[in-house]
Formats: sequence, C-alpha cells, structure tokens
Amino acid sequence: MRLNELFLSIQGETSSAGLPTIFVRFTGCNLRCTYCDTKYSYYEGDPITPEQVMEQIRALKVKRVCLTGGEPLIQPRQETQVLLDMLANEGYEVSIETDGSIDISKYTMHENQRFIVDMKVPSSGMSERMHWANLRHLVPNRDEVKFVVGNREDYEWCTNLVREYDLDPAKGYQLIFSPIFREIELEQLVNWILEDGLDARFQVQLHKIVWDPDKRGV
Ligand SMILES: Nc1nc2[nH]cc(C(=O)O)c2c(=O)[nH]1
Ligand code: SF4
Ligand SMILES: [Mg+2]
Repeated sequence: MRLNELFLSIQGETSSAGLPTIFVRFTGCNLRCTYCDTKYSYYEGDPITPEQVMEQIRALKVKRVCLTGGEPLIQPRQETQVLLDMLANEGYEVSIETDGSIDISKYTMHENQRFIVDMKVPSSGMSERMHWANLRHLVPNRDEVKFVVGNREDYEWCTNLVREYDLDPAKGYQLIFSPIFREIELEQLVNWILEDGLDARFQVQLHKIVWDPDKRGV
C-alpha cells in the first residue's frame, strides 16, 4: 500500500462529525472529480505495510479511524483486508470513505466498521463511473451514502437514485447531502431537502470551517 498522510483531527463529515478521528490517507485515485480538494493525494506517498500503518495509529491515543484518499479501495485488497482485521482486533471504530466506483462487497467488514459511499453527481464529471451495485450492498443502519451536490440537476439526480434504489431512511439508509464547496448556496440545498421532506442529513465539511480550507493534514 502507499500512504499519503496520517494525522489526527476531528471527523469533518458523516454522522461522526466532530469526533476525534485518525485519518489514513492513501495515495492515488481512479477518478478525477471537477471539484477535487485532495489532488495532492494522487501521486505523493510512500510504500507502507498494514503493520506499519497500525504502528502509526497506535501512537495516537484515539480509537476511531477513517480510511480515505484519494480512493482507499484501490490499494491491494488483501492488504486493506489485513488492515481492517487488525483494526477490528484492536478495538478501533472504522469508516471507509469510498468514491462509489469500486465494489464494496469484496471486503469483510467487522463490527464497528462501515462504508461512506460517495455517489458522484453529474457535475463531478464522474457519475458514469459509479459501481451501481454498491447501492444494493449497503447495510442499513451501518453504511452511509454521501451526495455532494453542486446544482439542481445534481440534486434531482440524487433524489432519483434514492427513489430508484429505495434508499428509504425509514429502513435505515443514512443519506448525507453536502454542498460542493463554494459552488452552491447552503440555504438553497437546505430548502430543497426540506421542500421534499427528505430525511437526509445536511452537512458542511467542519474541517473547512475550523481550518484554512486549503490546509493539508487536518
Ligand atoms: N477533518 C477531516 N475530516 C474528513 N472527513 C473526510 C475527509 C476526507 O478527506 O476524506 C476528511 C478530512 O480530510 N479531514
Ligand atoms: S474521488 Fe475524491 S480524491 Fe478522487 S478525484 Fe474525486 S474528490 Fe478527488
Ligand atoms: Mg477531504
């Protein structure tokens, strides 16, 4: 595997927002979203073993880990699985931030491990790349689906998917709607959600408010 950066911060997204979390950012991404905020992760990074990742994690006194990138699931699957197994054995809570293009069903997830599946909207330029079957493999009350929205067309694309795949919050599907940073009025997106009576979580990235939005390692 290749590691871009590993740092302690607060989780800026998901239902764990605000909670202390260790971020493991792997090198490389198979997508190129128009709005990407982590281009530095595409190529920078050094080879590392799962055991060495664990050593860096153990040195930080927090039991919550977020695997991200880039796209974390383009690392060799066996090594990622070894890392997931070790994290579970040592009592870590784990979230995997994945870009929606990779089959999530190939991994054995343990207790307190979940996927955050980012479904890439049309204005990302990457919606054709989605691995649609992932929407059938989501585990209710565990995994979360994230929609990062830039305009009304994106929003309707998302609500169509929610209908088509019956991602009903009443059945435990956890939906997150976030604005593309500085692309859409926050109030606009909130109003659409409320007008539709959609039981989704509206969310802005906390780390872009607490720190300079371009700062790395936070
Ligand atoms: N604080 C903080 N929270 C995050 N949640 C998801 C992140 C990501 O880059 O995937 C991220 C990040 O980079 N920083
Ligand atoms: S999936 Fe994430 S890291 Fe990859 S290009 Fe899109 S925003 Fe950037
Ligand atoms: Mg990020």
